[in-house]
Amino acid sequence: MTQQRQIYITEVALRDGSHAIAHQYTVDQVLKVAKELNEAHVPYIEVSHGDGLAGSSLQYGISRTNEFELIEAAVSVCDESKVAVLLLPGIGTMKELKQAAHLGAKMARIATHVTEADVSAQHIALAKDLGMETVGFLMMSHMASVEKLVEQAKLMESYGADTVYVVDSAGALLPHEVKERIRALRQHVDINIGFHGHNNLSLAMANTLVAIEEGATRIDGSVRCLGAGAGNTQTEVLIAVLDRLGIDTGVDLYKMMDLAEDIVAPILQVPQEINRDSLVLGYAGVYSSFLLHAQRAAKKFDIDSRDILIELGKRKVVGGQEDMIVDVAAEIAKKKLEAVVR
Ligand SMILES: CC[C@H](O)CC(=O)C(=O)O
Ligand SMILES: [Mn+2]
Repeated sequence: MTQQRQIYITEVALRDGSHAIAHQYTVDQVLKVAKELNEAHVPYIEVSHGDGLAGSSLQYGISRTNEFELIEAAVSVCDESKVAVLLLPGIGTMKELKQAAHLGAKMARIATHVTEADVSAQHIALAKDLGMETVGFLMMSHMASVEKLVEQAKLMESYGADTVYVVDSAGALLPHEVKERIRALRQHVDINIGFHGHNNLSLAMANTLVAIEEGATRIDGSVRCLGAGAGNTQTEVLIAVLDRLGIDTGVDLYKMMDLAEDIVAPILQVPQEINRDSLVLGYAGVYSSFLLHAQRAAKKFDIDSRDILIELGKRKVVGGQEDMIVDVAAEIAKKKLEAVVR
């Protein structure tokens, strides 16, 4: 049984981190990481394609390993931690959610764009029917007003979600914006509130602490920052900081440090850091999962990836519109060529 804690951490490296490694997780890597997370008493471990169940596709990136094998592997080494899955309605379907539950996933996180909570009703209801703990995950939360966010969170609550998350997908939110969002949710919904940050502006930790101060009790982190863009709030650092603040997460700090250094660091081809591209994600308010797609397109068209990201931000392109990345790159390359010919 999971012990009572003040803050419940969901470790997302095995899902959000999938973006950073182009969805190349192996069963062996997942077994090793999940086993250590379980031994460190992390309450929830999310495992899926980066774009959620059934994300493996040309549009989002083909997984090296079938995600159900990865989920099964994680479940097989967890006698304490619960395995969570992410599902974006329209990418994942009822069928995949049932299969994940059948394999032992105990939490379903149903993710929608921040203004589209209404598409989550059926999936939240199914997850509840399957006996799963259910989270409504409002992505790109910086793109909606506080009032809109509250309205959408209330919808998820009405569908039966146990928790609703403010998701800073672009790592674009500033601390005062996190504060007003979490505060408003606390005033208007009666379910748990969570926060999922990205570190593109180096604010993931500050934003997470503000969220906790305002009453969020469900927090996401990625060990060694293994998440999309510059990664998420770094789990092992968060555990240490919360411990210093006297806030109980129930997670073993030394085990998390060892996992980060001995097992997760070698998975990374390059260390996770804030570089010019991830910085632009936060600056321009672009989906962190667009990073590798934009870098590939920049290479293909021989242009600056920052120009692509800035343009995507201006156009307010959101998840599911990954094909726009190549369109935008082609347009920029065409303009560049025209300028040379003129
Ligand atoms: C594409 C799904 C996305 O990676 C979910 C998430 O973690 C986020 O929006 O930050
Ligand atoms: Mn994320």
